[in-house]
Amino acid sequence: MVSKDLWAGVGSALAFLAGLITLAVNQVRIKLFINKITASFSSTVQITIPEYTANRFERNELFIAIEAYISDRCTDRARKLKAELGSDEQEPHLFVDDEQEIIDTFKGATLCWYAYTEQPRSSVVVQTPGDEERRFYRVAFHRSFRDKVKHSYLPHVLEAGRTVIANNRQRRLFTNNPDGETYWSHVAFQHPATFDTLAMDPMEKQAIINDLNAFRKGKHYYDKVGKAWKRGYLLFGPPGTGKSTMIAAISNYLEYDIYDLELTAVNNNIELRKLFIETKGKSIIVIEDIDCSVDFTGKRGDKKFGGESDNMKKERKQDADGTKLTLSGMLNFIDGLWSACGGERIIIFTTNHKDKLDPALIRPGRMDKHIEMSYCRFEAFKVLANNYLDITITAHHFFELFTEIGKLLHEVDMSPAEVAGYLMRAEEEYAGARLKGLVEALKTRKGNAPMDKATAKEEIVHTDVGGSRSYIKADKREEE
Ligand SMILES: Nc1ncnc2c1ncn2[C@@H]1O[C@H](COP(=O)(O)OP(=O)(O)OP(=O)(O)O)[C@@H](O)[C@H]1O
Ligand SMILES: [Mg+2]
Repeated sequence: MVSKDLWAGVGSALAFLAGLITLAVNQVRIKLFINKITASFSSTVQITIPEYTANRFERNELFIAIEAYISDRCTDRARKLKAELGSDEQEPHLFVDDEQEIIDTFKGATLCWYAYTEQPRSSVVVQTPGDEERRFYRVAFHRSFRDKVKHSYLPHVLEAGRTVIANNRQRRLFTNNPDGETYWSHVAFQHPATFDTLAMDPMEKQAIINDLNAFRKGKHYYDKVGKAWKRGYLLFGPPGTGKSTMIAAISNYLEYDIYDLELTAVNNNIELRKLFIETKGKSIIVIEDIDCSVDFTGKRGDKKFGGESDNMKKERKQDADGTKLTLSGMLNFIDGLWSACGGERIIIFTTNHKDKLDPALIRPGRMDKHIEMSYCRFEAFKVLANNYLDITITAHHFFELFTEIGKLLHEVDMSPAEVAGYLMRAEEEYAGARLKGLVEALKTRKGNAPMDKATAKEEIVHTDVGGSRSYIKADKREEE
């Protein structure tokens, strides 16, 4: 009797347990069902952008661009901000802080952004990937904008963010380290030279600017013709004519970093290749005074006539050994397969003696444009006078001096650096005195020959501004 009651008790307990389990399962089902229903009725879509890519080693470029985009566009509207010293280390730079909601609008869509941080799961400091603090951006929007956000808004944020980064970026001047652990070290690049302050023939200058513009926008073109996106310039001319200044002006114009490659610190072709691989896109690789750096000047002999020269044989052996920096290693650097890595690069060689260089080094395709930086003529002088003395040719009281200088500069070779030296002479306080000092120096160089008045009366100085010729009568004021 007792055992019958016992069994009945166990039976009802089991039935009760089964009931509980069924209820729990049903509740989970109901919960899932409710979630499903809510999801299908919810009008909000969220996209989360983690700071690091899935492999946890690289920062997510989209995240970086969003950060720049939001701090550029939305900082004024945010109430929770954080500050850091900017790239110029002068001004504090403001960022939108975590958990601060930011509303953005785009073609009729309203988007709500916020950043948040996930703390590590364990409280112990661990270096294992995945267990450190993790940052995210999240954007929420109405589901009807799903396609617009994916196909237009996010690409727009990416592009705008990249532009902000490029504009805020402190450009850098890299130099290669002899036997250093790192290949390149860098400093902030802050050279004031621009195309406006560069003294040279205006037409030539405009041609260079046009060439740079075409290059910068040329990705599609380079892809289409199957060429690596790079361009080579050879700057040649006597000392002090502005070759290095031109490089600074190009860098400032394009906002590219500069890699100043010191070839004498490169031991062999392998090192050269490694240095090259370490450079980034949107940069200018410069080799100054290429004729002095390494012996690339020896003519290699013509393959067509008489086969390989001794030089070429020797070089081939050194190439095979990888023991030396050779011309062919250099050519490989400029237009070999490696040169295509990264893209958007300008390679600039400078030299005082173009004729001494091996033609192979500077043939079209390698050095696409040869730019001659020459002695200071009148056009260049006008830019220098404006730079250093703030005076233009329209300043009446300097008209005669300008005319005389224009005439002399046609006959005498003086580098812009030297002319600039006279225009900034500290011992002369006034612009007129400095200009007179320049006239004297030019006359001395001409051989102390005083200007023949009769010739001066007839002399006409030609200036070529933007293609329209203007003539200035040397003795205009005398005639009046
Ligand atoms: N064309 C120019 N326009 C403006 N300034 C110039 C120009 N050429 C020279 N200068 C002035 O002269 C200085 C020396 O010029 P720069 O170093 O550019 O000459 P360079 O051609 O590179 O000479 P080098 O062959 O000796 O390297 C510059 O700091 C600049 O102030
Ligand atoms: Mg120089």
